Amino acid sequence: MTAALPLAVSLGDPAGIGPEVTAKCWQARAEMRLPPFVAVGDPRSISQVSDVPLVVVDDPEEAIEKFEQALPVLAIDAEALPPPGQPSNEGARCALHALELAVGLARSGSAGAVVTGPVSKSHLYHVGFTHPGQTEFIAERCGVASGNVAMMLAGPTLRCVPVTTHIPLSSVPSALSTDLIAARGRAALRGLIRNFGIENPRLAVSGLNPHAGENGELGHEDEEMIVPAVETLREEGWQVSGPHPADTMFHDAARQRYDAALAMYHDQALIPLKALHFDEGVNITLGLPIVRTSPDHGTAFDIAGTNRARPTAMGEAIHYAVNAATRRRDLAAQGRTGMAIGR
Ligand SMILES: NC(=O)C1=CN([C@@H]2O[C@H](COP(=O)(O)OP(=O)(O)OC[C@H]3O[C@@H](n4cnc5c(N)ncnc54)[C@H](O)[C@@H]3O)[C@@H](O)[C@H]2O)C=CC1
Ligand SMILES: NCC(=O)COP(=O)(O)O
Repeated sequence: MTAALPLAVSLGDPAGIGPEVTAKCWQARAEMRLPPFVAVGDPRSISQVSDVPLVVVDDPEEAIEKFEQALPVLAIDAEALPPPGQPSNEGARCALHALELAVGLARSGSAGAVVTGPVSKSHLYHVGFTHPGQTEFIAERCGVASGNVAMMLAGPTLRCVPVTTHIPLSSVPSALSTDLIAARGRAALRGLIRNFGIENPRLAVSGLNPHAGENGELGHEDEEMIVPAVETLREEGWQVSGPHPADTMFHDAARQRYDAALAMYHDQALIPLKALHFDEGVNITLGLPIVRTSPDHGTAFDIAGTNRARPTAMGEAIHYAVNAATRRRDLAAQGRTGMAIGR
């Protein structure tokens, strides 16, 4: 990213809280120390929940000069704008168009990074979205196999990566494999170097079953799949521990022993993160050629339009995105990728 590039912030579902938290971030841009960004979505979805001044722009570059006066928007008009809190298929299509455009801007170098607002997965599925989530969609658009990216949820005292993401719990054991666990672990470790500047990252890997299988008495996946994945990563030279019983790896003292936790499924990773850091949690897609972040929360349809949405996680997502993009730019200027040789 060059310093002059704005970030692209897709508004997410127009009936959710994405428009409100984006507008609140713009309003608090000085105190939150936010860099220039351009909102991508239906400007009416902002106007129906906020009175911030808007300026429709045709190109992200215009956002830089106009950002101080008004919130710049690259406009995508929903066929029928849903009211706050009332999701619809039209709203989901608008969210998808905004996501597509924002990702395209980052891929083409017109935006420094993409920050995605929350979408409703079920509504996206209803309009033909075939990816489990935005993570896998963006990976595909960037030409990266979904197994080689990782969804990291990061807060001030915890970073977590689930190996499986948005699939039914009953499908988790069959979706896991030694190769997938090792691939996600690698993506997490590389991301810790590249995006966080941690030179020798430590990864703690969870078990799947209670007590990490209790020596095979409570399930076999821990010994048969997770232990070999940990060994593979260690043989590659990474600092990896586990499998750890998931219930004892997130308390204060345990969290001092690693830089990121690799969990086997969505809730195993996201429950501790959101319990500790709901208001500042950031979702980061590791392994992409572009920087993509998102607030950790969802569409919050229950409070949309009531002015109760807290913008802090969106603010953190914007901060994280600009910091990661700047770090990548600096590494590139030094002819480095941020990845250790051979890894
Ligand atoms: N990055 C994304 O696109 C994400 C999308 N989702 C989607 O969001 C939808 C709703 O998911 P839920 O599980 O209900 O989670 P949610 O995060 O939308 O809401 C959970 C609770 O937290 C509150 N909340 C969330 N964000 C808040 C904020 N910034 N300020 C104040 N209160 C806030 C809500 O009002 C609700 O009571 C689902 O359809 C899911 O697919 C969920 C997580 C991330
Ligand atoms: N629970 C996290 C989440 O839903 C974010 O998923 P994604 O849409 O960013 O892949």
